[in-house]
Amino acid sequence: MADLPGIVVTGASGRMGQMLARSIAASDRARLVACIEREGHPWIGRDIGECMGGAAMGVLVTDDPLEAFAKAQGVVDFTAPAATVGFAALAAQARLVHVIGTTGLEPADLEKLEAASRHAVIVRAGNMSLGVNLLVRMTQKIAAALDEDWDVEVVEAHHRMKVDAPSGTALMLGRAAAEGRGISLEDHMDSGRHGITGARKRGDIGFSAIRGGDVVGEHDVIFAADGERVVLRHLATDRGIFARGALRAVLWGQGQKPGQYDMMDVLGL
Ligand SMILES: NC(=O)c1ccc[n+]([C@@H]2O[C@H](COP(=O)([O-])OP(=O)(O)OC[C@H]3O[C@@H](n4cnc5c(N)ncnc54)[C@H](O)[C@@H]3O)[C@@H](O)[C@H]2O)c1
Ligand SMILES: O=C(O)C1=N[C@H](C(=O)O)CCC1
Repeated sequence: MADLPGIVVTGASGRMGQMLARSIAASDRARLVACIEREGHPWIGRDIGECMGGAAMGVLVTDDPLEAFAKAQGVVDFTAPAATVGFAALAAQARLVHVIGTTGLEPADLEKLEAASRHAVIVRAGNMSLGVNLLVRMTQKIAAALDEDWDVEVVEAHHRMKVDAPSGTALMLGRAAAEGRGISLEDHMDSGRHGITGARKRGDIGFSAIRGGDVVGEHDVIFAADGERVVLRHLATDRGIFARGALRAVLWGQGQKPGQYDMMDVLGL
């Protein structure tokens, strides 16, 4: 048991944090060694299992990443951009594998992750599920086969508490379509239409976001031409799919060379 990689979960009280803590504690391939929450959080100092309303797991929630990282080989981080950038610097110092599920990262955040990845392994993906990563590959292939007579639209739906848009997954899918077409997403992205927008610009990749209720995550990639449409769809109904991918990623990262990786690397897609 002590030989299994020790894993820290950040943002442990969150929707994903709780799912991750349960999944890692139940795994026979990893050990849950610490849980982190932000300073002042009511769960600090308490057992994570009891905080989640179950039996004690013998793992305390702390607000001290240095103390937590000292006993670990990996950290799984689904929090918020500012928190993730801070954890990346500390994980790199401790040479931990840092699996990042956090979305909404800005270019300045990505530069800091790049710096951290010179010293340690980072695996980052806007969606860690097998199904979405397959959809990314399919989107890339279909976009490569179709010309600009086919308009590409990415439509996503998430729960009412989601703070970023377009979703990390939608951006992965849009980027895959752009790569398939050999264009840059940044130059062809059309997001958040409103008012007199004018006709759709040929070659643009459109994004629409729905927010409501408890939707775990739904994504459509629509290829629309005159007289026909191809629609690729992924429906997430259980956050366990993201936790499974994250656990696979943190195990895969053990022993890899420092650098930035994604779920395509982990899944071999
Ligand atoms: N990549 C994927 O597969 C995937 C899947 C689901 C969610 N996500 C992303 O994961 C992130 C979290 O999603 P969620 O629904 O769990 O959100 P959430 O708001 O339920 O949880 C986030 C948690 O992070 C904690 N946190 C924030 N700052 C912190 C800090 N400085 N130190 C410690 N903890 C801190 C918060 O207190 C909260 O408990 C979002 O960016 C979301 O888009 C990614
Ligand atoms: O619940 C969320 O937030 C999700 N975020 C990821 C995204 O932004 O795509 C993955 C799906 C769930």
